[in-house]
Amino acid sequence: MITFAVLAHNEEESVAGAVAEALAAAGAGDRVVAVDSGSGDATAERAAAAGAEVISGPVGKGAAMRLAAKHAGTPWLCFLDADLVETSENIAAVLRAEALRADESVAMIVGEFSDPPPEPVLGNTIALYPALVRALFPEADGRFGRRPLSGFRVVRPDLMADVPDDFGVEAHLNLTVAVSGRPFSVTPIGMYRQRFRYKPDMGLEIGKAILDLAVSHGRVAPSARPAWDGWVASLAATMGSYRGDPGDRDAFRAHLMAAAAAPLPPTGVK
Ligand SMILES: O=c1ccn([C@@H]2O[C@H](COP(=O)(O)OP(=O)(O)O)[C@@H](O)[C@H]2O)c(=O)[nH]1
Ligand SMILES: O=C(O)[C@@H](COP(=O)(O)O)O[C@H]1O[C@H](CO)[C@@H](O)[C@H](O)[C@H]1O
Repeated sequence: MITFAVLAHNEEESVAGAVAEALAAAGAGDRVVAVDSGSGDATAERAAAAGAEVISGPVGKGAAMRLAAKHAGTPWLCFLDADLVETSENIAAVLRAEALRADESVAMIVGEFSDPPPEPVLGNTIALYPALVRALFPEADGRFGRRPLSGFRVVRPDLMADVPDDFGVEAHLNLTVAVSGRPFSVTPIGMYRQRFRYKPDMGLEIGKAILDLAVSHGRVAPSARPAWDGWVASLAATMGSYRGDPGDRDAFRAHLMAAAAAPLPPTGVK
């Protein structure tokens, strides 16, 4: 069956809603856990009151997800973000149905959500992640849908052993599965309105996860790594320094895409 894991860091306002969706989706033999990821608010209490089994975990999304995997004990593990403001469908139910239909060889199912208007400009999603993946992991390029970094995904728990502690976790999972050749799928999960909290380090963490794998897979030479780190840092800084009108989506998107088109360093690999 499936374990639903709601990942929550300081989500006291919305965690109960995410838990309720998971409980409504759960069937016989399923579990609903909430990982309280180092919250300083009433997240744990609200999750417990909503009916989840609460696991106390560290700050760091990847570390919280790894902890959930240790507790899962089911063939499938479904990660759910806790910052739900509004959804058009029960995301947990949609993902559970897809998991039950999946062949046992399938390693991961990524939930592809749409954003309500005005669609936000997701810098990591449209600029940083695709630029690095296109260059270093062509086997993964464009294969994880329009929201490749989606936190809504079902995985085989064995995939979680070596994920990074931070926001690099989804990029790591995508590339690891693509390189392994294990089957995966992408499924639409409807509209998801999230509560945005800009995190300046997210792009650095995503970039590090991708470059760590590129070096370990011999696609970037260790000697070339500092130049790639510099490329990531420059793009992340540009994304964070946008002083235009974020409400002017086209200008913001053009700004990001121009920055992401900066020449990439040599890989140092023949
Ligand atoms: O150290 C952390 C950071 C984030 N999260 C959770 O991971 C999900 C995605 O984080 P966030 O919403 O901040 O990222 P975004 O979706 O805005 O990119 C949310 O449910 C967070 O509460 C977590 O469990 N531990
Ligand atoms: O909503 C999204 O597409 C991004 C938001 O990041 P950006 O606004 O693209 O910088 O957040 C996703 O990426 C994170 C890192 O992989 C995940 O941890 C989030 O759960 C996911 O929402």
